[in-house]
Amino acid sequence: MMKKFILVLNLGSTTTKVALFRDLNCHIVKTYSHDKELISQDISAQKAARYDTVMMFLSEAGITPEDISIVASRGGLLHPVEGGTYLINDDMLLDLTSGKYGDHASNLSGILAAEFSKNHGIEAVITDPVVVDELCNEAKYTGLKNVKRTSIFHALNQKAAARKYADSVGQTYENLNLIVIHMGGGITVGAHHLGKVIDVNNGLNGDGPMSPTRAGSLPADGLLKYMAERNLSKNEMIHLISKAGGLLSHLNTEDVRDITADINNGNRHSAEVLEAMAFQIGKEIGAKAAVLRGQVDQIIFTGGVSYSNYVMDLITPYISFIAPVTIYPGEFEMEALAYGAYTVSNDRTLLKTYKAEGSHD
Ligand SMILES: Nc1ncnc2c1ncn2[C@@H]1O[C@H](COP(=O)(O)OP(=O)(O)O)[C@@H](O)[C@H]1O
Ligand SMILES: CCCC(=O)OP(=O)(O)O
Repeated sequence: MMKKFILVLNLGSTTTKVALFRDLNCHIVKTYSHDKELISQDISAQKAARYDTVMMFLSEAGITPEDISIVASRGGLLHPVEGGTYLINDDMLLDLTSGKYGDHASNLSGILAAEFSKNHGIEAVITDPVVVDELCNEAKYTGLKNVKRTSIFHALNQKAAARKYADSVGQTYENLNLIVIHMGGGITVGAHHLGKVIDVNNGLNGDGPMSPTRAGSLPADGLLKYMAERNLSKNEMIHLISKAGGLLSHLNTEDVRDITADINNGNRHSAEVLEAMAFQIGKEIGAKAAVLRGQVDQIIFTGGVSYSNYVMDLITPYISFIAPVTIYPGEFEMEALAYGAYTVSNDRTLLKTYKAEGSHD
């Protein structure tokens, strides 16, 4: 039994989730939802406010850094890696901070963990970052020779939800074909074939359904015209697609709870936008069923938006013919992160080392 706590940091695009675990038992967990002024800024501009949130959590819990043995953090945009638990080292911190592979709140998770680690001399790790890549070869192709599809998705929670389902039916994850949909600030739909995510929409770069904050797939000509007419830079376009798109673009809020309240008050436009999002999610699930050649054991929904019966009722008619549906609202990321840190604390051989692209042993 570890005497000290595992501090778990999980920064999503709209929330900061912080927890303290003793071994695998959750002692306390809190979710802080941030306002849209904060979350629409670049991650470097969010760093101080989100670090203060973590320190406030610890102070309210009556915990000092001396009570913590390891920091377990959600991993961010790095080069593609296999699943597992990685030490946050200088190579990783540099790639997260430079934004070389993109800018997302999960980068800030690792950056804050590294900051805490440096300030207090405590080891920090990440588990199953958003860049876990198990795509089959065909899924990497686009119709332009030098443009490749990449795997950026809610790897941690999709796999945790898939394993939870497998356990619940007395099966192993590696024996099942599943479609897992994480509906958070971003929405990703993964085709899990015998324990590997062989196809998934990239949750950040304009691929798949629109989501609370993402534009999703866009017609290339419309996109280029929009950019040219407004004289927008590449970075402004990336911001629009990955942080200010989807529900936020249409309805000026990313909060599905507020949107459904508006709908209940008779707002037809809000209803139409949610109906369109559900249509796109259904279509993406159909595409993943084709990737799995129709052999789908279960469709599993997870993430914050799957708390919404309103949204689930809109999606279900598009997909119920494919396979039975299980809904695990919210996420299991905190448990999965604590598990990763706990495992490497007890068996150092399982701790993986991240190396920057082009670096050698
Ligand atoms: N109880 C709820 N009912 C409906 N929507 C919810 C609920 N809780 C969270 N959401 C929505 O889920 C989204 C955030 O999902 P979450 O998985 O918590 O976020 P993140 O991607 O930041 O980790 C937001 O659009 C939020 O409005
Ligand atoms: C970058 C893929 C994961 C993702 O979209 O996370 P959020 O839903 O937290 O933004």
